Amino acid sequence: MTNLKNHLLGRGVFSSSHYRKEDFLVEYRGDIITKEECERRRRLYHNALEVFLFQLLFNGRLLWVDAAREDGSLGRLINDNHINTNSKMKIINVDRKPYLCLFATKDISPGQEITYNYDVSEWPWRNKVTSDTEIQTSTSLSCAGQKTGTQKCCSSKRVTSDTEIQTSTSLSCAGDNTGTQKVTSDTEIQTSTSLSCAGENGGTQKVTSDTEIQTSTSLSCAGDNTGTQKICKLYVISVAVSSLDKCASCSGPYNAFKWVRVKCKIILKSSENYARRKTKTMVS
Ligand SMILES: C[S@@+](CC[C@H](N)C(=O)[O-])C[C@H]1O[C@@H](n2cnc3c(N)ncnc32)[C@H](O)[C@@H]1O
Repeated sequence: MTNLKNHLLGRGVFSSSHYRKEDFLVEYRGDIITKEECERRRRLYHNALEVFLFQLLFNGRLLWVDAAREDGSLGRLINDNHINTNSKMKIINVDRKPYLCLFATKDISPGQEITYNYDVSEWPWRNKVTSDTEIQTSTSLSCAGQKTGTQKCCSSKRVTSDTEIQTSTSLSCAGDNTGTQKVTSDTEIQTSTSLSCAGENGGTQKVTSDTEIQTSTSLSCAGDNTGTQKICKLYVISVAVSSLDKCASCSGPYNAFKWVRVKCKIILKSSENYARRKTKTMVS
């Protein structure tokens, strides 16, 4: 097993089993928010969190999936690769609600890092020289970065088209599990989805809002706190041990965001500041 240690990449998600091309890998899970709410959060967020605001066009409407919260899900930890990627994000329509799901674009072997193209071409790290990249080998299947010791991701999908899954969909994913979720929005989206998830079980989650998005989610998760260790299909390699909240010069809410051994100043100046206002855009 290879543990890629890169001072700039931070954590990354790796496969621990075989995936075939077009297999469902993981959901990019977060709050579905409107433009107004997105702007509000941008003002509140530390710059380093803005990269988690994933923009998508769904039924002619601009929405964002905000995965800034450290919720134990894996989708939010998948790194960008615009040259040689092995997966692709798609918008899956379940009961008129968008889900960002990652599918393999080629066969993936155990130990390979899962990456996809963030799409916007100007991400700062794409111009960076990788001289400080460090490669280490490791034999452990580390699930670091997860709140729970248990992690299980089963892969199954029923896709009727590239961007659509009709009702009665079973998505196996890594992510948290929220019950009722409130977001700022002027529409109501209802979902009845069966998600098999790895990660924490969030119960009810509320965000400042004037409308409600209801998610009736059937949970089949291994994200408990039993400490039971299971082999993960996807797992996280974490080289990020320092946290921004340890940096005296940082301010703002950052959700115990973990970073590599990169000083946040470097991140802010050379990377995240540059990435500000840049969001990944998906069109359904
Ligand atoms: C959605 S997060 C991915 C998970 C992140 N590596 C972590 O540890 O939390 C995106 C952040 O990861 C880093 N990142 C993602 N892809 C990268 C790449 N190809 N090169 C360098 N950094 C990358 C950037 O700092 C970016 O802001």
